[in-house]
Amino acid sequence: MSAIEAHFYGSQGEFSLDAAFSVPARGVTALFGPSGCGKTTVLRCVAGLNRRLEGKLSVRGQVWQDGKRFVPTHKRPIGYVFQEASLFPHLSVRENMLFGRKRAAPKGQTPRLDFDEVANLLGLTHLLERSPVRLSGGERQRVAIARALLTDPQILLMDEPMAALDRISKNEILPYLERLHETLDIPALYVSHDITEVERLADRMVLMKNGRVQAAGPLSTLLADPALPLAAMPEAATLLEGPVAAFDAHYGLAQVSVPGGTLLVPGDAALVGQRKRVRIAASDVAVARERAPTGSSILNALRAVIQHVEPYSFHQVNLFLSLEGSDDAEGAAGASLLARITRKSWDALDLNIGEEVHALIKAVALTRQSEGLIPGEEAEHG
Ligand SMILES: Nc1ncnc2c1ncn2[C@@H]1O[C@H](COP(=O)(O)OP(=O)(O)OP(=O)(O)O)[C@@H](O)[C@H]1O
Repeated sequence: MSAIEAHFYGSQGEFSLDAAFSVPARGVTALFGPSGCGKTTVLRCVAGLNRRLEGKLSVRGQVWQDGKRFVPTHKRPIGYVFQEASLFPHLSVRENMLFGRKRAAPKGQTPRLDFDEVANLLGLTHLLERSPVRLSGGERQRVAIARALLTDPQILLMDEPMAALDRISKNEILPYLERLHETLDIPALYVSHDITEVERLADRMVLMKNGRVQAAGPLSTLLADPALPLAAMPEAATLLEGPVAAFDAHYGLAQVSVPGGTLLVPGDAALVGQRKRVRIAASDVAVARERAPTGSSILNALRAVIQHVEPYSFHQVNLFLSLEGSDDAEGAAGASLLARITRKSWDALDLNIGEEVHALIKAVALTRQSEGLIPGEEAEHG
């Protein structure tokens, strides 16, 4: 079975862990939750780095740990990326990357990933002969990721790989991580406590609290679940996905078919025919009884039904909306959208649960996803 099935339990000092989850062995699964909830502990257990905790772990049907068996870390086909890259200062970038290669495919077998392809994917081609001492924090972390990938892992384990980076370096590295996700077929477990990072990168989430798993499943479902704390975060957002039907070159806007209608999203011609995921912050969504009023600058209006309303603060409420059917069956199932509006507007609109509304979204609010152009590639996308 192509899944990662895990259950770890036991105590370390004051902390007690009892975390079980099963997620498909593909795409990016975020381990998310507040500081100290046990995310790193779970990741270390998956890597076989914590023998004090008991448990069971199987990856794609292979047992790595159970009551009888414990595959040691060096025999687990994993790539581990830590918060801070530990590169060998006396070796060049190329030699650091090749260091990981030694653990790759047995002699005679071709490793799945090609050195040049990995260097190119992570934008390292021009840095290969440089000493890691002369790299920026973001570049060092890209080398660490490349080194982990070149071990040909069955699973990539990333423990807040951007935690030590400032906001600018984070924005620089995110597009590379997005590109890895799009290009490579290696499942990743990604520890983070930054929800915006998770919203950009992850497909699924394992949400943790006090050493337990509070919920696990598709990210878009968890983000819009009123029973979970995610919608109550200041940066709350939901995700919509659908095929790009057309591109308006004059205005640089891609037309994405999503449940409830069409979104115009800043993009490029190369997106046509591909699926695009759009992150929509709750605070960028307004609701109206009628479609976008004439004389308004709003480009995007999706048909929606109010499912639930929840106070967010004294001044604001969160509306949980379900989006009406779309032709795109895959994206249609249970698509939800979160809108954050003032309590004053909610009262003035006099809306009820079950009523139809139009969710209005400014197209410029949707730029963040496509801001991530990899440096030097602007011209190709132009
Ligand atoms: N070696 C250890 N011995 C005893 N307790 C530990 C040890 N390592 C971690 N802990 C405790 O286990 C708990 C979970 O730690 P963990 O690092 O897994 O949390 P986390 O969710 O990754 O947090 P953060 O986001 O802050 O990194 C914490 O209460 C921590 O203090």
